[in-house]
Amino acid sequence: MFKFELLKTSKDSKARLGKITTNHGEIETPIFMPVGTRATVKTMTPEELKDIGAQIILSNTYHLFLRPGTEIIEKAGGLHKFMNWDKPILTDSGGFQVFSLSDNRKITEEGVHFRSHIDGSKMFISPEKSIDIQNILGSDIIMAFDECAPYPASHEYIDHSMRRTLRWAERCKNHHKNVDNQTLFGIIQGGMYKDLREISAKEMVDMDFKGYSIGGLSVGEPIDLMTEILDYTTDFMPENKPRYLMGVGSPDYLFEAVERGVDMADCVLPTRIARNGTVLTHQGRIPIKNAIYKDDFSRLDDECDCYTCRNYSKAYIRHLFNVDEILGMRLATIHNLYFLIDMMKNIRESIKGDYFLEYKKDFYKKYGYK
Ligand SMILES: CNc1nc2cc3c(cc2[nH]1)N=C(N)NC3
Ligand SMILES: [Zn+2]
Repeated sequence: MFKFELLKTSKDSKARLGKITTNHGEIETPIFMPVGTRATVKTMTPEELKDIGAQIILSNTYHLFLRPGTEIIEKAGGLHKFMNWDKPILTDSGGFQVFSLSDNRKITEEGVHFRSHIDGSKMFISPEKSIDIQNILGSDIIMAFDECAPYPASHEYIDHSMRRTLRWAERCKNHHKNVDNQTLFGIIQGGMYKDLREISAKEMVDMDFKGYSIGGLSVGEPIDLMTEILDYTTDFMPENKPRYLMGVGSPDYLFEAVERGVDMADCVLPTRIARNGTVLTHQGRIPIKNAIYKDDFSRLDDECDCYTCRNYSKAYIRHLFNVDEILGMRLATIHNLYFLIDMMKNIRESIKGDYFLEYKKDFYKKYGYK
């Protein structure tokens, strides 16, 4: 089953409160979704994810298709059982990964021929194949197979690519049979061109998907351009369906996205930078490996109540990174994910209490954003 309830829209912005109901549980929106590309949110156990408040996680069709392969996951009884996660899962369709990970790929109307980035073997994914793989994975929300055009790209290239993605979306919708247990989202493309974003959004909305994502933003463009295109695009998206901005992740991008009516976002940022020793705090990012922390016995962030901050000091975590101990990456990951998940909880409360823009202003000031 799948239901989206729009609970409240702010008076002074497009920020809104919602609730998604799936077979594996409810999701309060706006929500940040941790990324678990290869059936694991790196370094975290499912129990630890629940402990920090994760309501839904992502996984990826392209990666799981390559390793361990759909046969193994099918034998396991699906991805939830395989990874021991009983809450909602959203799987990306492989579109982005094929274009960002594999080389000498060939895009045809039928689908994409590419070489595995693991062993170079010849592979092929079509819209139908992507739906079939996601069906075997058994995720609650599945994504249409799309082309992720490069940035920057000409209006002509984006126009051609966006229209093929529309034809692929139609094929995904026609091929998707497991509608009671899996919900298919369309992906709005169009690059940085408002006219193409409008065409993509209107055509996608006509296909009547249960939810829509916006792809192809936060790809290196200036934040002002991202927010301009996003603001323009969300106006063409139905109010009664979830809006998912793909690949967005830093605190400011999340605030800007919520302000423009986005309900869901995902990004590898918090987990990736954690493994590299960059920690998110209310005073901005800190490089915990830096020697200045070697005898600093305070917690990572005075305002954070996560497991890491309740039990360990900056000095200890810096030591762990300094001697390459795996626990360092784990503790930093727990903290960074908790930081963003807790920030989204505070954002939801601020929308409920009609002070979202004030909360954003206070957060930006402390964090050091302009
Ligand atoms: C900037 N990061 C990012 N942008 C994305 C854009 C897309 C995506 C995943 C992303 N991750 N998955 C798709 N299937 N299409 C669009
Ligand atoms: Zn913390």
